[in-house]
Amino acid sequence: MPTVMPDVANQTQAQTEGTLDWVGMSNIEVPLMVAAAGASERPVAAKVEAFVNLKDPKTKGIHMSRLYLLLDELSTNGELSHESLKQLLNDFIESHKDISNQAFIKFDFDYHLRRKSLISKKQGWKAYPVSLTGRYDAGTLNLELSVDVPYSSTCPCSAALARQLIQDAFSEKFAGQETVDAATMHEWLGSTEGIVATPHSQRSVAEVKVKLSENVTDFPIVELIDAVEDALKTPVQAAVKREDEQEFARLNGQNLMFCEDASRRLQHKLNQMQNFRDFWLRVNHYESLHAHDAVSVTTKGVPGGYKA
Ligand SMILES: Nc1nc2c(ncn2[C@@H]2O[C@H](COP(=O)(O)OP(=O)(O)OP(=O)(O)O)[C@@H](O)[C@H]2O)c(=O)[nH]1
Repeated sequence: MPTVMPDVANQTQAQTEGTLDWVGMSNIEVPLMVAAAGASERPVAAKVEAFVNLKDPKTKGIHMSRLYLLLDELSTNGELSHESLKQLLNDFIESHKDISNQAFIKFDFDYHLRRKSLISKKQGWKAYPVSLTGRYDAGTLNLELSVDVPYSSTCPCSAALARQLIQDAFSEKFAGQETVDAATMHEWLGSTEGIVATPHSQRSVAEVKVKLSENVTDFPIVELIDAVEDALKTPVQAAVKREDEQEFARLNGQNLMFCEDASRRLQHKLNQMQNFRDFWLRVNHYESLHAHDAVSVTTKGVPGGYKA
């Protein structure tokens, strides 16, 4: 005879009664296929958080294995898509009839994209940290996508100060001359004596979170990353030959940015995009002038939506 095992979650009652907003598991390690708009399916190694609420104050606990096994089924026999994420949330609630009516899931993973060089058209991989979050709350489905995009920012103040030093060096070098010979000038401009100062730039990261509009049926991961990089103009590069590096220097020089400038560029871009009904963004400039960072945070400003 098989031994009957005690089932604490079902057979015992809560010592202290109370409803709970979320109960479940965090840091579940799962390989997954991800299906996103405009990209072929690709494998990712995800860390997952899976929750349901506990609406019955007397029930001892939720059934964690049921959430885990539903997620495992998606990992082994399915793919993570807009449709399957919605289904998973439904199944979480179905598997907890009578004790739960809300569900939450969050997938964190690196999403790899092939990126072209600026001029040479070489290609290389870039890994973007992505989070996909789904939540069924009082019958309403909320889907959220967030991505971190690294880029370079060159300080406009430093650029202006460097230009002034270059002008001063010019005045000193050619003092008292009415005209300067073009060839002499060309040579001087190509020397460190001429370009006597350079502005500082820094590795920067834009963290962008969006709420997906109801009409979206595929995850717009690539669209969001492209929009951020297009607005900032100086994304970190993958494969780089000298011609690419020179173009990167030109782009930095033509897109000087304080963190406020970067935030406003993104704000402007995201406000124009129909697929996102709300956004929150945080721009981090990991300063090379300071040991601290320059940061700017903003939202779309939807009533009841994201708060800074
Ligand atoms: N609810 C709950 N379960 C926990 C926790 N920590 C570990 N577990 C374990 O998660 C395991 C799975 O629970 P259930 O899903 O109820 O497992 P089960 O009774 O075999 O599955 P069902 O027959 O589907 O109910 C149990 O062995 C629990 O002890 C916790 O903090 N809360």
